[in-house]
Amino acid sequence: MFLFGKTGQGKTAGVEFKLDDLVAAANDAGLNITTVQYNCAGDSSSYHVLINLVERLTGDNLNGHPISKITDEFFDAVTEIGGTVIIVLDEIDNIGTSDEILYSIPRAKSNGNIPDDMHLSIIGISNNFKFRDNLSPKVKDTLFDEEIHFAPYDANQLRSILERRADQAFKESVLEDEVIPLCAAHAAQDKGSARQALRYLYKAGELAANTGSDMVTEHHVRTAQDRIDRKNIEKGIREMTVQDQLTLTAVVALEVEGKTPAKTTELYARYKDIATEIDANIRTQRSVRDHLLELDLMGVITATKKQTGNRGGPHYVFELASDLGMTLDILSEDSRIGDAIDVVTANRSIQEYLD
Ligand SMILES: Nc1ncnc2c1ncn2[C@@H]1O[C@H](COP(=O)(O)OP(=O)(O)OP(=O)(O)O)[C@@H](O)[C@H]1O
Repeated sequence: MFLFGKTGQGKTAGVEFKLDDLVAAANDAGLNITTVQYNCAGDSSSYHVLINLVERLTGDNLNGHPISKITDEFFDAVTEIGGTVIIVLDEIDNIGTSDEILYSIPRAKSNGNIPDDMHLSIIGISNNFKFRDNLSPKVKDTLFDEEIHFAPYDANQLRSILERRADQAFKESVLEDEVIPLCAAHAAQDKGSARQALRYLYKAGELAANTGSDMVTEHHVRTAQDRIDRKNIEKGIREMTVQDQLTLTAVVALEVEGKTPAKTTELYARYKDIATEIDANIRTQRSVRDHLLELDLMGVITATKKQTGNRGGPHYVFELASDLGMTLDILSEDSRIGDAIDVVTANRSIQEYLD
């Protein structure tokens, strides 16, 4: 099974919750079931994942051995456990195109690597949609029996998540009535991420505590949101390639002029103007479209799929997801992009957009 969805949408939490249920039901039914949850964040290939899984299961570190030996050891360890074994590989996209593990595990029984009377299955979790597209055809064939997409949480769902968490985290009656709805609404408008909503609430509580306030107020939430949003955008933009930044600048330009949501062709035209203006390399429209989809994944812009009439099939329209003033301000910190921003804003002060 494969779970896809943007960050903070409960993929990991959902799998843990459902596996606990499954294990309890299996125990009631007298079935032997074992789950192994592993996060691939630090692994860049199937090889590394397998080494770490073997170490987790047997205590032996086989680093340096050939992959065939490590794979054998892995299947031996799984066979030792017996029954039904479910391996959860979180953030599996880190292995990139080194995806053999996603083929060898589901095929273990038909390839005779594990006994017939046991079951071995895999749950992959990823927030990178491109990863799926780039998997080798034999992996796609083997793995995608079941694919679940996690949609962003809406404000009501986030509110309910926050209320349950706040009951545990805060003393009674220290939250003003508006605090949770505000955190939920703001996170829903942005990425629909539970992690983000929880961060707002946590930060608001921290600000209240640090300033000696008895209550967490709307003001604390707004300050928390501003600080967290700014930090997120700053981090995102700093980590972007110049081409990503230029693509974002094109979105910002059309946003300033009130011309968003905009199609790829419209954004590409503007991108070319901006790249020419600051003497940067000009990429193809297809590459810019990839950058746009990447920016959507980062949550800085929003891509919406539209169905067009008889010609051309579906296409995307894009608009800025992050705060316009804040984005302009941060983009301007880079001197080269800053020059482009001056053109975009026709040299008007960014302060105007910040208000
Ligand atoms: N339905 C929910 N109820 C309670 N808490 C939730 C729920 N969904 C998510 N959370 C909380 O939100 C945070 C993020 O959730 P989780 O790690 O499961 O997201 P994810 O989709 O796996 O994200 P990522 O792709 O970034 O790993 C966690 O603290 C989790 O406990």
